[in-house]
Amino acid sequence: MSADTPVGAEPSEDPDSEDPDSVDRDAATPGDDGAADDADPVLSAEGLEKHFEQSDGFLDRLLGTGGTVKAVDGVDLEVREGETLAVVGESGCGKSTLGQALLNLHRPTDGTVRYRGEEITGLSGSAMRPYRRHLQMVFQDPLASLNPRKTVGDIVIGPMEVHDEPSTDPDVTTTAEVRVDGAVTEPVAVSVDDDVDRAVGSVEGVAAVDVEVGPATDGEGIEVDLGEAGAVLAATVDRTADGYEVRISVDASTPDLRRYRAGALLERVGLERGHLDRYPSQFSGGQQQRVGIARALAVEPDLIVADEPVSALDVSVQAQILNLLEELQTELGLSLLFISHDLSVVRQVADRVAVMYLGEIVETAPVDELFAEPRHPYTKSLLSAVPRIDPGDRSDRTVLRGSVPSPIDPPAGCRFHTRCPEVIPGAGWDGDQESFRRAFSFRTRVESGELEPDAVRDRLEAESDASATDETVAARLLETALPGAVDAFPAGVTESLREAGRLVAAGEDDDAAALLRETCPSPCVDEAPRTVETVDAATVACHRVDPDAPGEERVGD
Ligand SMILES: Nc1ncnc2c1ncn2[C@@H]1O[C@H](COP(=O)(O)OP(=O)(O)OP(=O)(O)O)[C@@H](O)[C@H]1O
Repeated sequence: MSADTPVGAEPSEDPDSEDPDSVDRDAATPGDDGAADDADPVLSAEGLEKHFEQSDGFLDRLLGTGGTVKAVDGVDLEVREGETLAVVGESGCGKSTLGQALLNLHRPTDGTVRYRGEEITGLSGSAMRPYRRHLQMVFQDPLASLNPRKTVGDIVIGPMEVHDEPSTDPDVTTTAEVRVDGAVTEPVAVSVDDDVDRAVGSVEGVAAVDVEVGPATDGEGIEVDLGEAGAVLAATVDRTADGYEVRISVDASTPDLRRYRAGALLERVGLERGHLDRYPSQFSGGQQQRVGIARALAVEPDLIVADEPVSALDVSVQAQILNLLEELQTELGLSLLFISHDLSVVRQVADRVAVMYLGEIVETAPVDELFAEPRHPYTKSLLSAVPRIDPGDRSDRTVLRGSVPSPIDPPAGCRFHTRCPEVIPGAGWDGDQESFRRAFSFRTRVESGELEPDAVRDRLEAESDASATDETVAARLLETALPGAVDAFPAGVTESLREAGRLVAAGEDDDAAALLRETCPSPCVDEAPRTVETVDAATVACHRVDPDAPGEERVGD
């Protein structure tokens, strides 16, 4: 995490704190061991898990709040060079936890995370520091993520101090565009004075490489105008046999150099140098988010995890921030992991999309592919809820029933089976898919214990002023909890559904659930789907897409 620890939006664990469980490898420069490879993704995860242990005291047991929250549960993912990978899913499905576990802001419970091929899983403060400068985060709530007691200048300079930016590697050289009498020369080599241990790599960001060289005056060399950067930098230019050599040195203290650079960053994100001395509360939401972005950029990262960066902003401001992120990405070659629940935004910014449900990735695909042909039923449901230009165009809208189940006790098999419109009928079902889905939906309601026979009984008795029998309670339960008419099923199924209703009315929920499991079995409950590759290196975890999965029906059947 950057030096300017976000207030309010910070993760619940401090990864920089001493922790006996964390891996405290020697601090190293990324790539030092030669393990990194250009072909490696910038960031990747394999089998990544982040589980939170909830307290299991008396009160938790009473309230049913104890247990292990499987927020991220076996995620494989890679973010490639220069791409925007969006992670989408409903609230609570684990997107933020995934983003933070990838950056070791939450220490993963299991699995591996790699930065350019080098394993960084669970690295603690000092060992993580060389990597953290490459991996930055922009948070959802800009104000909460900025320390209200610090000026914007301090907020942006903080990460530079922690990571000793600008770099002090004296060997770095670069080129600058030099103008002589208004004419641009070939790019010339730029180096630093031997006695100044500031690298020009840093100067590149500061001096904006627009080094203006005035005309040569006899015996006095060439003058260099560094523009505003002249306050902290000095330059000399020598003619050499090959052209010019520009030497830039820092003639002010490092804090000034950092302050100059922070000002340049503010300008880059659309603010003003003069804003350096203001406090976060003096900015609008969009401006605060620009500060958050400048802070992330301060250490020249390779990858930024942007966690819902525009969802707290007005719609008109959202587009400006999205455009800024896009520009910066192109200009700086950044990779972005963009977390969002908003598919309209995702469509605008993403190259690829990973769809997350209850701690797992259920589908990944290039953005156009995903929108044109979603394969996972969950993705289809999410997409069908995206607002259309033509409000009448609602023919394929799928409304998902219920909310995301608890990550403490996720459903067995495919986690989406309790809400899936395409849940697969097990062997022996002789109705059609739609009737199976209706019966299965009744099964999941009974299994979850959400039916309330006592409340139904009370209501019936209040309505008729007479005592209700199990039979009438069962009939009302079926009427309200089973979509469609109970007698529209094959005869045997109708009888089982009625019997299950009677059992629930009599308080025998377990027997009812067992009967329904027998009546409407599904491979989606029995087995977790494999993740299979489809076209265009897309992946889907759904029995319907897996040619080797059990069950009766497949996509395309
Ligand atoms: N520190 C924590 N301790 C316990 N449970 C947590 C903690 N952080 C997150 N969770 C739980 O983990 C699950 C995933 O949460 P997370 O915030 O990652 O989801 P999300 O998809 O980002 O949701 P949202 O879009 O609402 O932020 C949720 O059930 C959440 O309550």
